[in-house]
Amino acid sequence: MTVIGAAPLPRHDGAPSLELVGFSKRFGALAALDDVSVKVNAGAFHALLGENGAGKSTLVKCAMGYYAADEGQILLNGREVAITHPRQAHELGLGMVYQHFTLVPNMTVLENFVLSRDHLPAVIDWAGERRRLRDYFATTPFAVPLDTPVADLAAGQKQKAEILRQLYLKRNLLILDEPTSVLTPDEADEVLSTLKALTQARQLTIVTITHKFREVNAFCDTVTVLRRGQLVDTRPTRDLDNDTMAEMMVGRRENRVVVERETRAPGAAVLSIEGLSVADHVGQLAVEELSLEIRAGEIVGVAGVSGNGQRELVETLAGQRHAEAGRMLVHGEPYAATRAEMVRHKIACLPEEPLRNACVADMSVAENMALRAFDQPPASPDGVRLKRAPMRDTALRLIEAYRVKTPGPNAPIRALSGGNVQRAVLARELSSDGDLLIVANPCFGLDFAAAAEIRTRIVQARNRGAAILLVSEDLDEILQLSDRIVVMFDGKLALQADANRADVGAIGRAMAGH
Ligand SMILES: Nc1ncnc2c1ncn2[C@@H]1O[C@H](COP(=O)(O)OP(=O)(O)OP(=O)(O)O)[C@@H](O)[C@H]1O
Repeated sequence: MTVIGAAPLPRHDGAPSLELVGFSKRFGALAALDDVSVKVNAGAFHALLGENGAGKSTLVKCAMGYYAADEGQILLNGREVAITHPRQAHELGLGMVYQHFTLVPNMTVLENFVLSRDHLPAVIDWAGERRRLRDYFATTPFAVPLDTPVADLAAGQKQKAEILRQLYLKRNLLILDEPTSVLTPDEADEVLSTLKALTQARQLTIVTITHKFREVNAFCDTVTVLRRGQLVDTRPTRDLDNDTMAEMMVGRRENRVVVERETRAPGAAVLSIEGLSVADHVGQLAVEELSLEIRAGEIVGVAGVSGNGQRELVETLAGQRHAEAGRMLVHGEPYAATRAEMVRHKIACLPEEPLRNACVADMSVAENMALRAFDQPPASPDGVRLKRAPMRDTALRLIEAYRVKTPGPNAPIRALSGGNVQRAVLARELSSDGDLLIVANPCFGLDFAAAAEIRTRIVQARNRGAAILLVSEDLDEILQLSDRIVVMFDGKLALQADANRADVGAIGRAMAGH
């Protein structure tokens, strides 16, 4: 029997340098990486930028041993190392933090930390582990409650716990994949400034994948830009301004799409929500007696920190969850969010995490793009037989129009990068000329050019008279697009305002529950 009571706590050996030399990786015909070399200095806070599908995730997954590169050499502190499995990367001190949380929600922080070690003893001395972790947290820049189930932590605390776990596991080179996408700007700044201090103290080296220029300017000292699988350049941040970074990412093409909202009075109510109450996955009320009306030709933005009932609201409108009380009406008729009703009323929906909630991951891009209309012409002239050729033609048209980067219409949709899955689903949903559009975080994980494009399409849909419910954690997006703004806090509407007269301070306070 092994008891690890006396095991020493992890210790940091200082920030290493990392050099990736000549990395190439193909997926079938697609060169996801083509001879990419990047040098990350010891103690750097190094940003990796690029449009969706540029190869950022592929590069770091090769470095971490999740993917086998076709070619490429890794130097750690100037010495060549072999990393063919994540466990080898971990043993060398490399760790990864993702945009989506990886801690097990129904286990406590303590259980998550201890059980995530690569090597575990047969019997665990939990009391000793708790004591040592508590002492360890006394030395770390932030702490999280040890005995709380991760599911009960706020998003900012969860991300802190993810980072602390990496430090606890003795990782001294962290790769962050869009680490702040689920955090409020204040939470993001808190986490990033702490990490910055650790890099400056030479305890950590950080590579961060991000789409946020603000964070690059505030925290990163070096920037590497990838474009279509190739290295554009690595430069000090102080030598770059936003326009230069943008141009390095997308090349010299016109990339700013101007959003023009036509002045128009909203029409009749398309969606009416009356006294809606919805329970969450553990049966607690996540939406409480919520009433809201959305009229033709208006965008109603639902602002709020995630976890205040937005997800449950969207799931109910999309037919993925039942309401406990209240009712929904579309064009004045009771609406139960069945697929038939969605087709009849021309309702389009982009839920959160589209790969999970709006796609069949193993089906092809073309099949996924046809999911709404596979039993209607032209995909099925008689509603029974499926015709492949029209489905493929539609997919090719949408792939081109929405610039979805995919090896082809027949590739399984799960093989696409996150941003490209988002584009594929948006292409399907926005191309249907719907009367009602329900979108949740439509630009989550998209680069700025793609985000501008999608926002323009949402405004175009509004201009032609669609009613749009826009749920977003990005307050700038809400302010830019909405005609009316509501704030959701704790399942209720905490504030309703006309966008022209919106007081951003009041919105911020309502989001924080004040
Ligand atoms: N497992 C895979 N199988 C096939 N193609 C893949 C796979 N993983 C990535 N690709 C393709 O490789 C290219 C690069 O993808 P990658 O995920 O590295 O991009 P990214 O820069 O991280 O994009 P995003 O910002 O959207 O996350 C994309 O065109 C993607 O479709």
